[in-house]
Amino acid sequence: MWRCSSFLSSLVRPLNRRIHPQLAWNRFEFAQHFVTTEILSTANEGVFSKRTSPFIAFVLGGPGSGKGTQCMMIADAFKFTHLSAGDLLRKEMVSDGENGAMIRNSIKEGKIVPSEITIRLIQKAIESSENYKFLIDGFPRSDENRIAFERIVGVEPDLVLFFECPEEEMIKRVLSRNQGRIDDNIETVKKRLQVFHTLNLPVVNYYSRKGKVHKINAVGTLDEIFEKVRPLFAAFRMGRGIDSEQARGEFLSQF
Ligand SMILES: Nc1ncnc2c1ncn2[C@@H]1O[C@H](COP(=O)(O)OP(=O)(O)OP(=O)(O)O)[C@@H](O)[C@H]1O
Ligand SMILES: O=c1ccn([C@@H]2O[C@H](COP(=O)(O)O)[C@@H](O)[C@H]2O)c(=O)[nH]1
Ligand SMILES: [Mg+2]
Repeated sequence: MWRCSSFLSSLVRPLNRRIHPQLAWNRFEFAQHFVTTEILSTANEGVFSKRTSPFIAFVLGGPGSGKGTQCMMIADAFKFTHLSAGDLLRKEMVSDGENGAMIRNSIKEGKIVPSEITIRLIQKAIESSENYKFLIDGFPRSDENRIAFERIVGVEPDLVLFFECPEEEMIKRVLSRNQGRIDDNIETVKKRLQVFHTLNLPVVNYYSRKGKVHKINAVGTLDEIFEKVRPLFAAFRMGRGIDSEQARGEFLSQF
């Protein structure tokens, strides 16, 4: 399991990964970079201040664009651990913790929960996982979220998926989701769409400039969309043994 000595108190420099000068996405040398991530100084130790770091894909898109649905399919096909920031917050909301009421109110209003709360939940989930490949669904929601994640956790995503979907389609899907979510109503959806445009999209633009974003047209059947997603992950798998016992063993042996 992953261990973290002092989480919020430790300010961590982003890991200085050796990134091949090709397009970040087409890094078939993923596994190599995966095992050559440099060690941070002990003084800056944080959860990922290990000799290696996990493979992280951020999965972004507007409300109802299909992030969660596709993440489940990717996780199943490629053995990723799916961490939905929204699901983690909803669990925390009903857990009787001190932030429950605030989280409920933020979700109801379509507002973004303070970064340190969401990051703590994501980090805890990563730490308690034996896996080393994570889909982080619905996070970061703002540049502030992104910067806090990079500072606290100390890693950047290896890849960012962005599900692009017309607004009318997103609204239709959310309103027919029928899972009892307190934000699946037209008032909240309108607010969430506003937040999506003003705060979420700048994150996508930031990672686009870094060549990490893979935009997927999210209109179509689940299988049609998954067929557009599949090659991205298959490429990593075909690379230098992302899924080999050796790569996994080398990774886990660091802990
Ligand atoms: N390609 C699709 N076509 C039609 N319906 C879809 C498609 N993908 C997902 N859905 C449905 O749309 C609804 C929203 O999907 P999902 O929960 O995956 O979206 P999301 O991006 O995770 O949304 P949120 O940000 O609100 O959590 C669900 O009821 C899901 O079954
Ligand atoms: O990083 C995050 C993720 C989510 N939220 C809040 O939760 C709701 C629902 O999120 P979904 O990803 O759509 O399940 C979102 O509108 C925010 O209020 C957050 O604050 N930070
Ligand atoms: Mg979702």
